Amino acid sequence: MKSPLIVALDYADPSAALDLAALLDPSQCRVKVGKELFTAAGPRIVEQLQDKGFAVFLDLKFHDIPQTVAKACQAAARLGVWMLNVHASGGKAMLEAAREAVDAASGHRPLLIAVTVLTSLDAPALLQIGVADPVPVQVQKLADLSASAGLDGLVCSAREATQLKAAHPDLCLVTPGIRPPEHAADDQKRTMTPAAALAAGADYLVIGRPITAAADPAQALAAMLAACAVL
Ligand SMILES: O=c1ccn([C@@H]2O[C@H](COP(=O)(O)O)[C@@H](O)[C@H]2O)c(=O)[nH]1
Repeated sequence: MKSPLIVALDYADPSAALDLAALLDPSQCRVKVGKELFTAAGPRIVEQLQDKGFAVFLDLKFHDIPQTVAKACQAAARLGVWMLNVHASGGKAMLEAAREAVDAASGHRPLLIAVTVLTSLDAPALLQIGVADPVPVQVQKLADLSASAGLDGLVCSAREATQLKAAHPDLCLVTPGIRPPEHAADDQKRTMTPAAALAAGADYLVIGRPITAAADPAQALAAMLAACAVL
């Protein structure tokens, strides 16, 4: 599939997620199941979306001791998802344990990516949690750590895409915080438009509210694809 779009199905009600998915074409986007939907609906929603032909990014951002994360990654890999993720700030041993667990999973091998710095965080917010480095520096440190543990890609803001592509050209860059020019930032701090994100080096754009909260989600997706000029 050429499309770089991943639609975030952030719903507490599985039927709402399936209703939105019914408006989407699996050949034009992938879908993301995050903490809200997975906690409400469990693995069944992943199966239902896959049965409809969607590649699923399971965005549970595991962050725990290595053994626990490894077992969680193994369970996620068994669901047959296209991609899953962990927090890079869990440390190198945790990242390596996740890598080994996914590699050891039988059959399908999902992409394993690591979250660097959440797109909802800016420099003052980082300082509140004890990180004095500028955002791009902290993102780079966590990206380097993830690369050294053999991960397949990174979650970052598109604002860091150019620097990360230059440093790690083989890693895929998955960028939330995507906003069309006319759309509010909401709780996102490091945003970029779809076209600018791709131009900066992002491989995949994660888009939630600009599509799910649109009056016409299918039309909003079509507008995003047109903005990306991928069809
Ligand atoms: O750094 C991150 C990591 C994950 N997300 C997730 O992406 C979507 C974004 O939704 P919008 O409605 O487009 O803001 C959401 O599911 C987050 O959990 C992120 O935003 N930033």
